[in-house]
Amino acid sequence: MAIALKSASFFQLKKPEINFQVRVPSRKPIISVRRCAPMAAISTAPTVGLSETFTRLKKDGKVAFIPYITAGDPDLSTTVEALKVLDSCGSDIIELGVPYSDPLADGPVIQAAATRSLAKGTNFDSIISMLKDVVPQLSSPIALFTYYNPILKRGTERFMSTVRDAGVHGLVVPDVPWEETVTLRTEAKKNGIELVLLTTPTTPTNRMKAIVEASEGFVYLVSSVGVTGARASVSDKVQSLLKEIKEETTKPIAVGFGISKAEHVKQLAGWGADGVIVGSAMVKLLGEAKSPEDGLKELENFTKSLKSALD
Ligand SMILES: O=P(O)(O)OC[C@@H](O)[C@@H](O)c1c[nH]c2ccccc12
Repeated sequence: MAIALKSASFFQLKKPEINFQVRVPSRKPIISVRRCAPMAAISTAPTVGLSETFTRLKKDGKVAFIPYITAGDPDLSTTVEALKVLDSCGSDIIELGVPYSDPLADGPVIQAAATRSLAKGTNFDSIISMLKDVVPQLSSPIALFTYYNPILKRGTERFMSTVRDAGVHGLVVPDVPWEETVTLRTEAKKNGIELVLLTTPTTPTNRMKAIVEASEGFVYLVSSVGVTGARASVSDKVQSLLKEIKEETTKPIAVGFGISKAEHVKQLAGWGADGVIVGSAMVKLLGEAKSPEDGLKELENFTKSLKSALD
């Protein structure tokens, strides 16, 4: 069975590994790239959270565009610029991944991104300090994406208060065992963090109902079996899964895994998805470009093309 499905049905955890170096990555100045829209000065209106974002979009009959990138790939100063590009090019929520040494649910693209980022010395503390700088300049809320071990390593309470203080609104933890989501949810709620839970094509109906009931911000529907990675097409099964979940909840449902083309995005919007999540295709552009500037330019163009497919 695919890891992603195991993680969504909460497979056993490995022991936390101490694998973060302390080195602060060099902050090479990035030439600011031309962005989709003039960057507003530091936004005065407070950024709203995940569920409020979906409520606003729903009022306008819009579908949320949710990109994922790995923090620190190719380096943290490029991540700052990438967040600004994604934000100004119309992202509604941004998923930011904490690189981890054992990304069980990730395919080769995101695994390679995590390896590059960790090799550059990215760690949780440097990501948090980066977020404290950049979040006030963004209008889209950040959903931090992490495996469970970094949370265990820090202690749930300390982890949650740290991400709250960094201005993070949401949290996605794909491999948290179902039995431990209660503690995570309690601490998340205490800190005003929306804990997003995942359901998959093979999650048993009763478990899906419990996940949907407990998920905050939105429900993450994993579109297909297997690990993350761009696919040629989106499985038709997603249409019936969306229908089935919508019979259980009015919470927004965002679909991820494999989405990498404008037609995927259009198809999901047509099937009633409230949001689309695009990760590997974004990560590939950034991490495999000839230079950070080239990667940011490609990210901008790709984001604009997918976003326009939702308009
Ligand atoms: O990379 P894809 O196929 O576009 O899927 C989104 C995914 O990257 C992002 O949501 C994510 C990154 N790592 C994960 C691990 C499990 C579930 C989801 C994820």
